[in-house]
Amino acid sequence: MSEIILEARDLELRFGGVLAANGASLSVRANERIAIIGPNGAGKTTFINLCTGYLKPQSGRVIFAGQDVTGLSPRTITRRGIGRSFQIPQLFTDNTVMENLLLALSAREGTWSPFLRLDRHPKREEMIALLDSVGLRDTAERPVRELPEGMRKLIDIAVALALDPKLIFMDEPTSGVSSHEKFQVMDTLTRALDARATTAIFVEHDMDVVARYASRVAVWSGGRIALEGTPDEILNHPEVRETVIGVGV
Ligand SMILES: Nc1ncnc2c1ncn2[C@@H]1O[C@H](COP(=O)(O)OP(=O)(O)OP(=O)(O)O)[C@@H](O)[C@H]1O
Repeated sequence: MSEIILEARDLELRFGGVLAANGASLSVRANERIAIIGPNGAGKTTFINLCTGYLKPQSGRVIFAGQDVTGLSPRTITRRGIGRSFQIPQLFTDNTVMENLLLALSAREGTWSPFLRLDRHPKREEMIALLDSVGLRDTAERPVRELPEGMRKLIDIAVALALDPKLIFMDEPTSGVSSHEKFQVMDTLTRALDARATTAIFVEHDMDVVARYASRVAVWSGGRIALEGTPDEILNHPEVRETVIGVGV
């Protein structure tokens, strides 16, 4: 069995009267594909924010690759090897796709300056190959604002992959992707993750996507995992079918 790459232990975070993380714990092995599912407000995004440094837990620990990364800044955590994409893509919409990738790289490497010549950046070819691997080669020179929502989500993921993470959190990678394109997008994405041996944890509301692409499913409820298991076990669980998927038993 592969080693544990991420361990979240008993994370707690309260917003006023709301316990958005209420003893949230999860162990992740290298190369797993974990889907996080659960109703709105269950604390799925909060969990991602706690593991990636966007929020600091009031108690609990996050251990990544054997090191305690609890409460470190998002930038430091990114450098340690945890990437993320967002529910709403965080891109510079007036810049081209290539510029977004190169700006992210330069920021990570600490090489950004107002005089940076993105058109002569030494990593352009590498970024073209990355875009190719997620099926977006043709978008390289297009401004992000011209692209549809589904494509922006993929670009946001490509930006995270450009920083070469060992593990990536993806918040709803297929929302905004049309239903007839979602499998194609996920196939491409999975191939890119496999090729880089990137472990992935993704929040997903589409159960067809969960069934097809997750190796394990964690059901979130009230700020913690209520249930976990294989897609088959979870998607056929009577309580999950009723409360999360919304189909009676
Ligand atoms: N910055 C914040 N300030 C106050 N309350 C917050 C904040 N962020 C989240 N919450 C609350 O914490 C709880 C968990 O929110 P979170 O966004 O993590 O849920 P979620 O499972 O990701 O929901 P969704 O599926 O709708 O994205 C909710 O009750 C939410 O209103």
